[in-house]
This record gives sequence, C-alpha cells and structure tokens, in this order.
Amino acid sequence: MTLSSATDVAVRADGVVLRYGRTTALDGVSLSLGTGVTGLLGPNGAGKTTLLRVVATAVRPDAGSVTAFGHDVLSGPGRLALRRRLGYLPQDPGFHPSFTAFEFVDYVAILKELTVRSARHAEVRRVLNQVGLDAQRGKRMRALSGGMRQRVALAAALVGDPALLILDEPTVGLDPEQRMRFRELFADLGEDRAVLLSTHQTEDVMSLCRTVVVIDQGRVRFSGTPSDLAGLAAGRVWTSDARAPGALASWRTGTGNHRHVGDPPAGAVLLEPTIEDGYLTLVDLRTTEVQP
Ligand SMILES: Nc1ncnc2c1ncn2[C@@H]1O[C@H](COP(=O)(O)OP(=O)(O)OP(=O)(O)O)[C@@H](O)[C@H]1O
Repeated sequence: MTLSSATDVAVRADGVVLRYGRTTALDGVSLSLGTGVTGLLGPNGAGKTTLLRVVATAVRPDAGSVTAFGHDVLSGPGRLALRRRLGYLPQDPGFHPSFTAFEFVDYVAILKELTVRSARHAEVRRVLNQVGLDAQRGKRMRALSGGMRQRVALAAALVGDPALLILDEPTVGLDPEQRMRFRELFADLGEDRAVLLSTHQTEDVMSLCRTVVVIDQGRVRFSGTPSDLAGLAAGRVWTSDARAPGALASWRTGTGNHRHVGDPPAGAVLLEPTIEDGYLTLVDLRTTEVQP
C-alpha cells in the first residue's frame, strides 16, 4: 500500500499539545508529512517519542488536530483507517522471549488482521527476508542479539506494506554495517511511502531524509531540508589551536586542532558546517551541555 504521488500529504498535525501531569511534552506542534523519509531530531526529553506516539494513535493529545490520509485520527473511524495503513516501531517493542522471530512477526500479523494463514505466513517470510533475517527466523527471541531483535521489530512494523512508517530510534545499538543496511532499507521504503524517523544520528538524517524537523522542549524549532539545517551554522563554525570558552560547543578533534560552533572572533578560519552544527545552533544547550 503506497501513497500515489510525491506531493501527497500522509499526515498533518496542527497545534498538538500533550501534557503528562505538569510536564508539557508537546507545546503546539504542527507538522506535515509526505512521501519520503522525514527525520525528527531533538535532545533527550524534547518530545520526539511523544510526537510519534500521537501520530501512531498510541496516545491522544490534549489539544490540536491530527489528520492522516484525509481522516481525522482523533475520531474512531479515522483512527482505525490510519492504523490499517500504519507500521510502528516503538523504542521498546517488548518481545516474548520464548517466541521465535517467525512467531513474533506472525503474532503481529494476526493483530494486523491478516486472517488467511497461508497468505499471512507468506507475508511474514517476506518481511523477515526484507530485513535480512531469513536464516534466523526459527531462533527464539532470547537467543538473538540486540541488533537482530531490532530487525525483527522492524519486520513486524513492515507487515502489510504500510503507507506510513513510524520508527522510533530504529538504529540505536546497531553496528555500522547493520546501520548501513537499515539506511538502505529506509531509503527504499521512503520512495513510495511516508517514513517518520526519530533519531539522534545526524549522519542518518543527512544521508536519508528529504525533510528534517527539529523539536526542543515540545516545540518545532526547524523544519526544512538537511542542507538548510546545516546552513543555519554558516559562518559560525571555525577552527583554531585552542579551546574557545565562549563558544556554544568547542572541542579538540583527533587531529589536535579545536573545532568550535558559536560566534567566531574576527579573522577566524571558518569551516563548512555540518547538520550537527546547524542543530547545535538551534537547541537549548543549557539542558544538554556536558562539561569537558
Ligand atoms: N509517561 C510519561 N509520564 C510522564 N512524563 C513523561 C512520560 N513520557 C514522557 N514524559 C516526559 O515528557 C517529555 C518528553 O519525553 P519524550 O520521551 O517524548 O522525549 P524524547 O524526545 O523522545 O526523548 P529521548 O530522546 O530521551 O527518547 C520529557 O520531559 C519526559 O520526561
């Protein structure tokens, strides 16, 4: 099941507010998602998981609206319509340890209303194959490595070929080769569907995402292309041979030189900014700073 054209909007959220007691996790978030991979960046506690849970209909916002494929997902029928087209990989999928990989994905496929046994089993084999777990499908979840379990969880999210995929930090704990495999898969999947990807990996965002949204303290701070995010730090990244105490971030690199992001002194040797530099100029570093 796919979106029909690159301009289709799969999901639109408007003024979404969500509070957990006194904590305002989302403070008026608006966003629209179309075909392709949209990256969601933000510091710990920014509200990324909460936003994904709202879009995945796992939690209801206190205010605002969310539409998906033209349906109001805060209504019963709209919620059902979205769930039928949704694949969701949460941060902690929660596996039954004695299930095999096949049994786990089959269990999810039953929940996804695939009622015909032979067709369902064919679908389970297809998605396990898609994540490269053909050979491990008879292994019990407790015997799989963390990276393999993550792949099983992704396979489960892919059951039924959803038009909207929501992935909460899917590459966490993966080795570089597995991360590359996931990247390839996400890029393929994003060709004809909407993928919303929460991550702390700025390289994943740079190499995969058509759009990147930065949230901090429950608010959208930026929405645009990865290059535009990097461009926010143009003229604000420089190098020198000593630390720059007044900079937003300043560290000694492996070559022995120091790299700084902030307000450069006159005559500084400017560097090409990365997406991470752009991100650093946006988020509130008071909440994320680590002392050297
Ligand atoms: N179930 C909950 N009950 C109370 N507060 C919560 C709950 N879930 C999240 N929060 C709070 O809401 C805010 C947003 O949390 P959220 O998990 O959405 O952030 P995040 O950007 O996904 O963080 P991380 O990058 O660490 O996963 C935080 O202040 C968090 O402590």
